Amino acid sequence: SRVRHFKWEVKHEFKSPDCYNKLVITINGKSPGPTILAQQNDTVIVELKNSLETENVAIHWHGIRQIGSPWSDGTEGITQCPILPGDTFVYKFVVDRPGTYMYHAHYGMQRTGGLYGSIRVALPDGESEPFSYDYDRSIILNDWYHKSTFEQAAGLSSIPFVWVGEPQSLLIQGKGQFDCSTPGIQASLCNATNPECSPYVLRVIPGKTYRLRIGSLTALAALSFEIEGHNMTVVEADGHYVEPFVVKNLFIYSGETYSVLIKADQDPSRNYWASSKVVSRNSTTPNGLAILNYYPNHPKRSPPTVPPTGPLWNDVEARVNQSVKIKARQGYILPPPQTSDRVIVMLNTQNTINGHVRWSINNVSFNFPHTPYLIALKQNLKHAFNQNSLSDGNDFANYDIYSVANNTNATSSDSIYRLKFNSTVDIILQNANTMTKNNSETHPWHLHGHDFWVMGYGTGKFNMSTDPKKYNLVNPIMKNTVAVQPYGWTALRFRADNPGVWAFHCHIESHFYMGMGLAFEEGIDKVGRLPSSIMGCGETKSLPP
Ligand SMILES: O=C1O[C@H]([C@@H](O)CO)C(O)=C1O
Repeated sequence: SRVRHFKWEVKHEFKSPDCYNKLVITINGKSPGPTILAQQNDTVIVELKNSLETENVAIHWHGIRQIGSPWSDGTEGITQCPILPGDTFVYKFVVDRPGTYMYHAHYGMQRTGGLYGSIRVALPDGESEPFSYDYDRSIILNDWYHKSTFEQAAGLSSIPFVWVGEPQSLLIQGKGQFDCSTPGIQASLCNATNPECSPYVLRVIPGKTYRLRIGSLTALAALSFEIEGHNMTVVEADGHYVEPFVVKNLFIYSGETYSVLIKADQDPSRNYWASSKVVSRNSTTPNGLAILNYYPNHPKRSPPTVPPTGPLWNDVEARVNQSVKIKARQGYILPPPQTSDRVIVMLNTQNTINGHVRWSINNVSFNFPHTPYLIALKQNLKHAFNQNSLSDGNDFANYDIYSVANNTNATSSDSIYRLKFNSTVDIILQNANTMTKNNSETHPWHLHGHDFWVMGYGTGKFNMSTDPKKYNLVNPIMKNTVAVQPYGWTALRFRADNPGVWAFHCHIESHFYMGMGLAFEEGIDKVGRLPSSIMGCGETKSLPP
């Protein structure tokens, strides 16, 4: 194994990813930032200089478990103090498993500003994947807003509440095409011929097979991705091999990654559209477009066809069908523990708390602490956060998930869950109606520091006595992000075997900002000496040097 050393500078720059000029957060001048290429068991070192002038930053390595390095998880408020403007912070971690991962900002709503990129971990030399392909490519799907992250965040925490709304465009590997002739758009800020917003081109050689690694880091949208005339064989999800299955369009939620195999076996005399479309919300955002370019056709030549329109936005069944097809690949199955030690039901609701619109779990909306939990717990700073434990949600059975509830007893708190080290924990994500009548939304939940087994999905209210009997105990896929569908439930299981403090949250940027998340502590006594570089905020300022 090797050490992969990166030097990054994070900055604000004016860019036009979708033809509309706005401030973008770049790494070494780029958004998406540089791809991290490494091999299993390599050590990645990222020396990050914050040149944002007046703004803090932190970067999360999404899907990397950070075994033995919980202080490198990059979650501001949970594992570290933010990196101040002008400071350089060193992230150091081992990429212990091959697969497709991502990185992105984890401070405020900064991810939405463009600070993100791909991590690709290859097998060690001499080992091979259980499928074959000629070329390997990575793309990240995103949605894009023209308002600054500050305006969005301020609106979400204002009275009256100002919702971020639907994104202005969809990006494929950092490129989208907003319609500059939209009424009210200042001509000097939008240029349809700017090369920064020409569609992303995926060039293929006829007859070859491509492994396309697709990640989603949308702020809001769940997506369907497809390539005109080409089926995709799904072979990997969140770094785990999948029993291969074929799709025409891939549903992908924010925080997920997939590898698909695509064979360039269509008429080679033309190009084809690739497109992303918002599903799960009745969105006004136009589809994102990219070009699958058959060499040697000109990469900018528009395909002669109308781009695919994509599936219906509200076909929940089609999405669940894909989710349940995802099983661990034979020969690579790590079976889950057959029983669990603790079941936590997490009822997801939307509430108002002191006039603010918030999201809550079991009636508690997450408030970020001023002292990161990892430091507070390790250094025994008992006053740094509310020491009461969060609830295991056993009383959810009395809650009507189909009605607009006022949830008058909802509160905000920075309490956490403390898990017994090495115990097996089941989480039941239970969805419910929002504050809008007949509305329940899709939420992609992401767990830091672990992969979990996806035990099952269901519609309606989870039944404690009958539903666990339907769990897949044989070959459930392991993932780090999973969706809970409208009015549905999703059950997952994990081993609390990674010493540290780990965030678990909805990956919709505004939802996490509005309190839809929490933290787990496990094995804090086994965490090694904390680097002083993660300190400097809240009560850590009073620690002896
Ligand atoms: O958090 C959200 O708020 C709005 C809406 O529920 C209230 O305006 C919406 O669609 C969300 O996902």
